Amino acid sequence: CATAATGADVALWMRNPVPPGTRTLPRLPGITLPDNVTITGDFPRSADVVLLVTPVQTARDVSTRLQTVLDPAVPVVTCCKGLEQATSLLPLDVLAETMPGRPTGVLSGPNFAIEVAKGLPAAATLACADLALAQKLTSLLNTSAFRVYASDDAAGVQLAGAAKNVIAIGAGITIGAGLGENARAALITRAVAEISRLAETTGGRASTLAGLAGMGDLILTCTGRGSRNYSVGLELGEGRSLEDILASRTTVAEGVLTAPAMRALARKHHVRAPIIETVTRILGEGFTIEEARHLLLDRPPTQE
Ligand SMILES: NC(=O)C1=CN([C@@H]2O[C@H](COP(=O)(O)OP(=O)(O)OC[C@H]3O[C@@H](n4cnc5c(N)ncnc54)[C@H](O)[C@@H]3O)[C@@H](O)[C@H]2O)C=CC1
Ligand SMILES: O=C(CO)COP(=O)(O)O
Repeated sequence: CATAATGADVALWMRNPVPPGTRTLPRLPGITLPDNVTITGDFPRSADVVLLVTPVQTARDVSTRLQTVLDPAVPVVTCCKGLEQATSLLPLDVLAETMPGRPTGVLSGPNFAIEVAKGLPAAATLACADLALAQKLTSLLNTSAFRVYASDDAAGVQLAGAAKNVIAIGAGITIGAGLGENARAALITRAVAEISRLAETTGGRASTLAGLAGMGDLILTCTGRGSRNYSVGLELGEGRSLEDILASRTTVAEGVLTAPAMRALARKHHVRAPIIETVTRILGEGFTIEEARHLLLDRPPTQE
């Protein structure tokens, strides 16, 4: 909807067929698609830009199939916020394998889809390794309701977008378990330090964590009840099992599969990542909240 607000014709590819004349989508209640949006089951052959908005674990499959039909000069911008589970790769590193040589970028920021679709004010960062390309794509997507900033730190923006989902689960656990808002604020702030270390070690910049894709999205996702990752954490903190929580949902909470992939990335680069480590253990290794509390708080004091 934000792209349609630029006035451009938008083809919305969907993998499942919808009845002819469909103008609403279950995931965007109350929104009627603008007239310049066409729903299609066919991948585009050409476009000014293609936005890839699927769960990150499907990015390899979808981009591989898209590559076979899409003009090689068309830029592809990923909106995925996560790491590929099997490889710990960032989305653009997946695309480098599936769409070699193609211009690519990432769009990320504090953007609940429903608010963007309503035309409420929002901002995001569009990053490409090539700043000139980021600036060109920014001008294609910018509107008076959706302000897009250009960046050349594609690695930092992707890492921030992926990590905030893991941290949001931790923030939800903190509140769900009754550990308090001081604890959540401390967790978010120390997460910035943790993600900054990881960004610097993996080709990004720590300063990106102060921006929309970093602090901006952490604030939204770690406090907004509209976040799927935060709400998974809330329910975990309240004592529900992960299996039960996921069984009752149809939407993706990227942090669940990204947490172990991000821990693997941190370990590979010898980066201290106690919060990501703790969330991963709670999600997949039967770690209790009490054990998590000790792991995080009983470490020797360090310098900020
Ligand atoms: N919803 C939001 O507010 C925002 C989501 N994102 C990111 O965008 C990505 C997609 O998220 P959502 O659209 O919210 O997720 P979603 O849970 O609403 O589902 C995304 C869509 O992908 C489709 N899908 C699932 N498996 C697929 C496959 N194998 N092949 C093709 N399509 C498949 C689903 O049918 C669904 O239509 C995630 O990485 C998310 O973190 C980023 C910003 C905001
Ligand atoms: O990325 C988002 C907001 O910027 C959406 O967050 P959730 O995936 O946790 O709902």
